[in-house]
Amino acid sequence: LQDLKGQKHQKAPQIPSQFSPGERFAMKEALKGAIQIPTVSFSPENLNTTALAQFGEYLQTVFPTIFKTSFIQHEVIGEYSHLLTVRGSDPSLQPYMLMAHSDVVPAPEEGWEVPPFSGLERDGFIHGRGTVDNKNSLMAILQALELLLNRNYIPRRSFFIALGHDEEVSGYNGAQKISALLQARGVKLAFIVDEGNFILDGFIPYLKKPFAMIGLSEKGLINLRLEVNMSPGHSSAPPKETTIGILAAAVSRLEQTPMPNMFGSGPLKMTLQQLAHEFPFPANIILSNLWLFGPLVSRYMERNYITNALVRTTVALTMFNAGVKVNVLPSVAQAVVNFRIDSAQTVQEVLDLVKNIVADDRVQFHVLTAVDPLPISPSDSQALGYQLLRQTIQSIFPEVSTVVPGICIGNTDSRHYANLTAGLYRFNPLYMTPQSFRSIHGINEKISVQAYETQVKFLFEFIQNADADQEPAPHQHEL
Ligand SMILES: CC/C=C\C/C=C\C/C=C\C/C=C\C/C=C\C/C=C\CCC(=O)O
Ligand SMILES: N[C@@H](Cc1ccccc1)C(=O)O
Ligand SMILES: [Zn+2]
Ligand SMILES: [Zn+2]
Repeated sequence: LQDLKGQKHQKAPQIPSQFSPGERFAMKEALKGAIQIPTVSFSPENLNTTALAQFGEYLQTVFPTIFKTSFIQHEVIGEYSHLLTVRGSDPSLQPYMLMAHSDVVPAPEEGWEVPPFSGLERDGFIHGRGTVDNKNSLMAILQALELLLNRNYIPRRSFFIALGHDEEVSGYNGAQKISALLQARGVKLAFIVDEGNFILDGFIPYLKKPFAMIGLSEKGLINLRLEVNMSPGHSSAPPKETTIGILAAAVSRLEQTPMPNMFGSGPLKMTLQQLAHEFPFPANIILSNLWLFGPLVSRYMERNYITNALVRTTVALTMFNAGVKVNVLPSVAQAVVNFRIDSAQTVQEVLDLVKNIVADDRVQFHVLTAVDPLPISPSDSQALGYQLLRQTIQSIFPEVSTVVPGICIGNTDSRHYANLTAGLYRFNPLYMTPQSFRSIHGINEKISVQAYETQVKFLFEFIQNADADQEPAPHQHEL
């Protein structure tokens, strides 16, 4: 607390987030270069390690100031992940962490307007895998810091930058190792900001204005392998049912039987209540009185596949394998089902439901991955991370009328850091439309040059806001 006494500190960013034409050119070129390195994660065992190594080198060439600044420590963790420790001038302030990941999902060229690893600029957009998930964040964090350092900015509050390299396939070698290292060092964080939610535009028909949604939690996850075994044999005299038929029927039952609608619990209620006043009559009244209209709203949300994902555990059949030859009865059929668990359920509850739906002893289950839903981070007036995000959103995106808490339907590396802080926030300062949403892990992923510059601006201000005196004063913590 002492640091706040007798000293005059800034309340708002001191260095304006304005960049010269040369800086703006360099920042977009740096992003293009990052996209051109195909840092693809195929599976936990199969990453493009050559590209990941090259990516590490690349960062040091495009952000030279960061890597030669005396108060910034750089460590490589798990061979390809990076941890930067930026030592602030005021050790009494609890540090925070900014996160992003360098790996991307595969991108076969079919369907792309522009080759996915070209990083080409067309019509004001930079195209390619990773432009939204998540090299934009990674590059923007470092770019903002580089620009601040070039203006001789010295942070007051220490912070970490954690850049994972295997987020798309678990984060066990990147984020989890960084987390363990920081825990061993006794680090506790005020909050973390990672990828996840966005400024949402056009997702809700009645809402004309975009709103920012900060993810306070994320859904849980199960990757479940289903397997059926039988003796192989000649296809000319088949039994009544084969491994393929039994398994296909089982996964079809899973697909056809929705998990229970859990509307009414968790952050979704907060989202709707805080968004209610943005809606025209009568939706505003309906959303302000969920005690009465909850069932109506919950049924409405089921109708669209994105809002459906906010009200229940989802079931996605993602892999199916069987058969070796046209005339051989397959002895093994395997499928993988990917569940994203609603905040109000647990792994065990979902597995019990699954067994009841499949209801066939010939189907064996093998849990490949299981993660319970994450706790809900605070969003009250004392929640430093949430308030800093809100403040910076309002400054950089004045046209965004509302900032609301919400849930992240995907999983992020931030889940590995729950041991270091209760404040995990998932937010990308970027506009997202239903169409651009489909480009994530899909085709034609792209970011406008202007949106990327804005993301750099956002981080440039955010880092300074984290150093400003807070109003109202947040809780002070022991380091
Ligand atoms: C009324 C309810 C409020 C809003 C409804 C509209 C849509 C909001 C829901 C989801 C869209 C936003 C987030 C994108 C989801 C997934 C990406 C998250 C993590 C990515 C992790 C990764 O793959 O690397
Ligand atoms: N982030 C990716 C990959 C992932 C899945 C599950 C756990 C961790 C990471 C997703 O949500 O699809
Ligand atoms: Zn992803
Ligand atoms: Zn991601």
